[in-house]
Formats: sequence, structure tokens, C-alpha cells
Amino acid sequence: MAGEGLAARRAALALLAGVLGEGRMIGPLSGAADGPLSALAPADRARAQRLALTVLRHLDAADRVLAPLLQRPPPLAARNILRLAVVELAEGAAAHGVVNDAVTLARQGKRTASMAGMVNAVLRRLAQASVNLDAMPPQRMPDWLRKPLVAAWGPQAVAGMERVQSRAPVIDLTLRPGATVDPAPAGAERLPTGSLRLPPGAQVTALPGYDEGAFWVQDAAAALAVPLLAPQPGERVLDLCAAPGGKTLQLAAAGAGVKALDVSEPRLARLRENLARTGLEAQVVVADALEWVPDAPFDAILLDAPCSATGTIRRHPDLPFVKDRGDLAALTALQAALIDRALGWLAPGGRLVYCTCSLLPEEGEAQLDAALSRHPGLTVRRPDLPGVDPRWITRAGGLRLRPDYWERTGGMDGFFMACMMVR
Ligand SMILES: C[S@@+](CC[C@H](N)C(=O)[O-])C[C@H]1O[C@@H](n2cnc3c(N)ncnc32)[C@H](O)[C@@H]1O
Repeated sequence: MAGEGLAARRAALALLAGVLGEGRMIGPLSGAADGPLSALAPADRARAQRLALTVLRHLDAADRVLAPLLQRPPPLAARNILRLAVVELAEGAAAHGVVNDAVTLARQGKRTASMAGMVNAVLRRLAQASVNLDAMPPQRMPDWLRKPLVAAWGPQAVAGMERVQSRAPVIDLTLRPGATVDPAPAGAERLPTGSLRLPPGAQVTALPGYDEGAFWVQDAAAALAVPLLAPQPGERVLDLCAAPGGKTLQLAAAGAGVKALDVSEPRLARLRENLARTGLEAQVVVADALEWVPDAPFDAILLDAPCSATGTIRRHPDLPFVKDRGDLAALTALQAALIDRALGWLAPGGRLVYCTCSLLPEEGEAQLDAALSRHPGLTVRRPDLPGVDPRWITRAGGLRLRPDYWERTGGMDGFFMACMMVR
């Protein structure tokens, strides 16, 4: 029936308007109580999110497909209707449903009603051609990000990152020690570092072991920070900047006594849900790490600092449209301040893993170098982890992970991590 997907398509357009028109991220928009997804059934919510994310992953390619069919670029609201239709046609959705809904949505929109005829004409022509977005150049990162990444990692690496970022992301699971997913779903692959990789769109909550907390969703790169810290049973460990808690679960599963601190109560609510599902334990603290003071030193601290999150574009293709370098100076100052505070909370011989899901050296390699020069006596423990390619280890002993690594199987999030030891 034509119009079957209308609600999801309308919501996808509202998400695109939020990202491209108002500079808002899809995550908060999707969760907002009065947001575009609030009145939708779960299946429509998921579909709307998937559609909006897919459009953002292929925005340049969709515009290239449309350009020869348009006399001039239409205003944003109409352009987004066309982009959504291009992406759905390329995915093989039924052309009559896609075109009819696009025309209906154009007609119903205040800013697009006068363009419904144009939308109809363009899409009817397009529906007769075959659209293959995968054959087109991948979505380019914006210059504010691309330039420093080319300078840091070279043009080939950046091209690889863009290829990976233009594909729907795989889903990685961190398994609890000794746990398995049995039977493993079709297409599942055990990665050299231990994570279980599932194809895009896999239904994680339906897998055997989900309800018992045998695993949790966590990118394979993110999953390496806790093994780098190597928490031991009974150790006093602080998870600083902990929410939503993927790493807290790993620390607790290793048998450490974990304190999980974060400034965000809503994000900690998700951490508490994760602890409840898995039956793992951690003491949760809501506090600003710049003000909080511990009552005793820690054996080990994991600092997963707030950052530009530029390593997560595979999962958050909205980020390049919303963020710019504007926040970077404040973020790097906060990261350095958090490193200094955390180092002061370690017991003699203690260790700190600092990590960020950033591709920018300022938030990774440069932070390690600066910490080493600010703190005489600090040393770096080089990574020695199963599945980690020695070429990923930096001159100073940090671990640089990039989306173009493991490109064939879906890449990984960009991360920097380093384990520092105090005397
Ligand atoms: C990269 S995320 C942490 C992800 C988390 N470690 C995980 O694995 O799920 C960074 C976190 O830092 C928190 N944060 C930012 N500024 C903070 C501060 N001053 N004190 C404590 N937490 C802070 C944010 O709320 C956010 O949850």
C-alpha cells in the first residue's frame, strides 16, 4: 500500500531538518520527549533513524544524482525529500511507494507544497533509471576535519576512512569472560581482539544470552581500553567519565572494585540499566570530575575523556554536519585537566589509561606527550594485547586505532589510548 512508510519517512525528514537546518545531533533529537520520533511505534522509530542516517552517509552522492535533473538546487526541505527518495530508490525500495510518499510529504509541507510538482517530475524520471550510490565516491569529511586528518595520517588513510564511514556500521559485541553467543547469528565473525562482530542491523536484543547479560554492544576499538588497563580482581579502579558504561561493565566483569563517575545523570541512568541487565556491580557517582575528590587512592584509573568524537563518524554520520573545530580548544584543555587530576589520585605504582574516540592527534598523541613533559617520572606501558597489530603502536607507546583498519570487515572506531604509570 502506498503511504505505508509515510510516518517513518516524515520523521526521517524531521531528523534531517534538525541536523542540516538546525545543527542538532540525531541522538538527542531521537530521544527528546517531544521530538520527531516520540509518537512513533518502535519499528517506525528505527526505520526513521536508519533512513536519516543513510541519507547523511550518502548526501554528496544523492546530490550528484539529483544535480542533472534540477534547474537549480531547491530549498533545504525539498532537497531533503528528494535526497531521501534517491537513497530509498538506491536501496531498492518499491518506486511507486517512494515517489508517492515523497510527493505527499512535499504537498503537506508549508515550505514545499509549491514544489510537489517538481518533486513528482524529478522522481518519476529517476525511478526509471537505476541508482547505485555505492558506485559513487564516498562521502567526504568536511575540510575542518579532513585537512588535519590528511596531514596526520595521509590521503590514502583518509580515503579508507571515508569508504568505511559511507557504509552502514557493523555491530560489535564485547563478551563477558567465558561467555559465548550460541548459536551465533549468520555472518557473525570473531575478531582477532576478541569482540564478536555482527552484520549491520543485527537484532542484538533477540540473541541468546542478551537477557542474562552475556555481552554488550561496544565497538571493537573501544573494547581495547580496559584490556590495556588490565584490571586485576579486587583492585580499586575508578572509571572516570564512565557513562553509558561499556567500559564499566568490562572493568566489573574483570572482578575489579569499580567506582563509575560521570557528570551526566541521564547518561548514568543508562549505565545503571546496563549494570542491572548484566548483574555486574559498580558504585555509581554523579559528580563533576573537576570538583570531586576521592576518599582514597586508586590502583588504576580509566579516563575516557570527553572529546570531538571524530572517530565515531561510522556510527554518527550526523557529526560532520553539526560539529566543527570550535569546541576543540576547550576540549583539549579539559582533557589535560582531567589527566592531571586523575594522576594525582593514583596510589604509588598505579596506572592511568587515557583514551579518546578522536582521530585528531591534539586529543591523543599530543595529550600523551604533554602529560609526559608535565609529569616527570611518568612512564608509558606499551600495549601488548592479542590481535593488536604492532604498527598501531605509536612512537611514545600509545595505541592509535583508525576506522580504515580492518576495512574489509567494516573498520573500527577511531581511538587513541595510552597506559601511563606513576612511580
Ligand atoms: C566518551 S564519553 C564516556 C564513554 C564511556 N566511558 C563508555 O565507555 O561508555 C565521555 C563522558 O564524559 C562525561 N563528562 C564530561 N565532562 C565531565 C566532567 N567534568 N566530569 C565528569 N564527567 C564528565 C560525559 O558526560 C560523557 O558521559
